Amino acid sequence: MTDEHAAREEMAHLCKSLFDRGFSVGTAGNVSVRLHDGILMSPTNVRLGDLDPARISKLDLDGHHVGGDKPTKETFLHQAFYDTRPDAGAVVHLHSTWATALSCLADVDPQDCIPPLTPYVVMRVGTVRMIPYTRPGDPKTGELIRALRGQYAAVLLSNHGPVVSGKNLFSAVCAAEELEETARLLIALRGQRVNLLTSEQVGELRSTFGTI
Ligand SMILES: O=C(O)[C@@H](O)C(=O)COP(=O)(O)O
Ligand SMILES: [Zn+2]
Repeated sequence: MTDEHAAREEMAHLCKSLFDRGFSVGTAGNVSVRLHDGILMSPTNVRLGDLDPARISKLDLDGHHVGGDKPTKETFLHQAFYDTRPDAGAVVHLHSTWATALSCLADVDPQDCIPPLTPYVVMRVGTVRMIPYTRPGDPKTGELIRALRGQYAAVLLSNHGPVVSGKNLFSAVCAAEELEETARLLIALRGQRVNLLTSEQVGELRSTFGTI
């Protein structure tokens, strides 16, 4: 488990990096990190570029707010990932442009909304499920993620944006960036005949690099 002081510093640093590179604008998005005695979450209505390490919200193991500013309204969504994916050490939710565009398209396969276009998205993100639309902050979002029983490291919230988990914050951030770039490729390639990786090629990647 991550040391809390270091986790707060890293969270502020990586969230600023996401913000500075346009992966989050305004106060969109929220990020969390699992500790041995609870979860750190970005406060609600704060720009990811402006996180103060000392004011990052802390929830205890029962989900009670025990420190820092009022947490994101999406606490349920983050907790659902931690409860169903024991190896998850961090969760990143963004409104990054291309993944959010994909979440608004009518003809995306909800069972596999980021098909295997390149090896890296298979290795870093895995299969991505689309979650039906819910109001931001609705506890129902957590129930929908729990219903997936931890099978997916990443989901797209319909008409809203991506949520990506990782074994630590750095890998969750990298996976969120990879998902965004793949969504961009998918939209750039719409209307073109595309060669996806075959199931044999995906299987080779999974057996060589492991599943997400
Ligand atoms: O879309 C929303 O409203 C939230 O999912 C979000 O991205 C920002 O909400 P807070 O984390 O409560 O600021
Ligand atoms: Zn959101």
